[in-house]
Amino acid sequence: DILSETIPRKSYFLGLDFSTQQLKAVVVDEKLEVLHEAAVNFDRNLPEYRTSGGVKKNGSTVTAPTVMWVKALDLLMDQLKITGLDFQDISAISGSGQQHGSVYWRKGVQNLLPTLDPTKFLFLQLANCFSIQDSPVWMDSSTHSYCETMEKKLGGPQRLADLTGSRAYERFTGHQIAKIVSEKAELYFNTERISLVSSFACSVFLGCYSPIDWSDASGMNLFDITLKDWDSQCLHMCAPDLKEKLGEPVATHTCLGPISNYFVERYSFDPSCQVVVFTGDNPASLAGMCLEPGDVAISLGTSDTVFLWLSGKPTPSLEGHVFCNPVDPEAYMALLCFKNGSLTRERIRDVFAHRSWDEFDALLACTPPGNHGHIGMYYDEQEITPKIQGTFRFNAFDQKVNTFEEAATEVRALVEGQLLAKRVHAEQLGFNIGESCRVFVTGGASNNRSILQILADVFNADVFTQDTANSSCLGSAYRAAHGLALKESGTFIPFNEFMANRRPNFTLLCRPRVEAAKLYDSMAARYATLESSILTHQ
Ligand SMILES: O=C(CO)[C@@H](O)[C@H](O)CF
Repeated sequence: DILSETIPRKSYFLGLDFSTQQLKAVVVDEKLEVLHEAAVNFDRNLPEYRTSGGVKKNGSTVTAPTVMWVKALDLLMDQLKITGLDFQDISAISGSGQQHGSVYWRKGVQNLLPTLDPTKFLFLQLANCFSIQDSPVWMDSSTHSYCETMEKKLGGPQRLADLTGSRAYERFTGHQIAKIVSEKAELYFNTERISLVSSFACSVFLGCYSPIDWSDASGMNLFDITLKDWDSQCLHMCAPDLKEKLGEPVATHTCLGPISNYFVERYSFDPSCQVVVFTGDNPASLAGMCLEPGDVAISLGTSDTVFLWLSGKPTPSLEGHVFCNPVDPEAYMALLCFKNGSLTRERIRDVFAHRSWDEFDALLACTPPGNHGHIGMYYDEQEITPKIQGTFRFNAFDQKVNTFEEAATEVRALVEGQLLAKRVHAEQLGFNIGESCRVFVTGGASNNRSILQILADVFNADVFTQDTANSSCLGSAYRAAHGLALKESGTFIPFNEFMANRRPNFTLLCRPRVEAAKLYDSMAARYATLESSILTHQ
């Protein structure tokens, strides 16, 4: 009728995030602004699985019940229904999953996925579809021997890092699969398909096995990030016939096809609603923050995480991770985790600033950039980047000292040391601090202006903040919209162009002080030398 012809069809996008502690969803409208949100917390809403923080720990083995994630999806879809959302209005969906985790589909499920009964819950139909009931997740560290084997066979950790973007890490999927083959071989041979958490979730929406995307594949120690394909030597080292169980990897902006009939019948999705391949939570977060070439995103929390957009050829190192970029198939991204974050900042505040942030800030304000040449490294816990533990202090002549005379020197040495480490390791991964560098900061410490001023000085860049609470979910919704636009236009529209007038707002907080920039260039070089001297003398 005339009315339906005049009202433009709504075109919403659904983004999901299967993260460690919860399953989240966000629905955005044509302007990519949030309309609805929903979340299912695994511990609270699914107590029958008795998880803690969404996982089950047994020593160094950490897993999550695969079917719990399926049941969470049943609950989440009901929550979205209650918001009054008309699923008919959703034009495309995409999602993300905690990285490195893996799902093992048992033989025969291939024929069941496309024919799920829309009158029944997903979890009732998928409960016995997994050959391994408990999925290994990223907190697992039980595979050290498999890591050593792969590094040795490949010719050392740097060789593996150059090939797959990371040296061997216990949580990476290849080693988890190798452990299953060696400890539960019969279950491996009853496995028809192996998914990551992201491609598992995508398979449910697609109604058939989803491929693994290049970005999340970069977190497996199995994928050649230059050739964009599985590395047969790494595959062969972990398990027999692994390539056919993983399927062919696809670019992360790929639109895979229409949503499965199960969702059309049960929730009245439009049969033409497209599914854009899901990816890892950190790549999705990079998309949600709309990072661009030259940008750095730093989350200052219990541990500090640095996201980098890497243009050109990356130089993977023995620290951090290089992944294929989720929104630009030619580019890369990097992730650096610094375990000693806010707890160390709080310890120094307690000991040298009488537990007061105001006094902490005042001590920073009365010390100059460069701290008269004093450098400190404070690794209370065994640090990840790099693997060092302990406190190290140096005077202006690079001589080790046991203490600094002034409390103010100690406080500034902590803040400058933590921020110099981030700059040094970012540059080692191939990041260039240039004119266009912008730093986006989130997390608790991003409210502390005096720390942010030093961050701006160390990176010689403007520091911004933006709301990234839902960045993985939002990034998934943005990628759904972008993937659909690519499919409909038939050409590649760069994500940043696509997001130009739609991206979330960000606020300028600090600008670098010109006199500080040169000083930190030389200080970063000193820091790198001192840190590697500690590493070699360990
Ligand atoms: O292991 C990680 C990245 O390498 C974590 O950030 C997980 O992705 C969290 F789910």
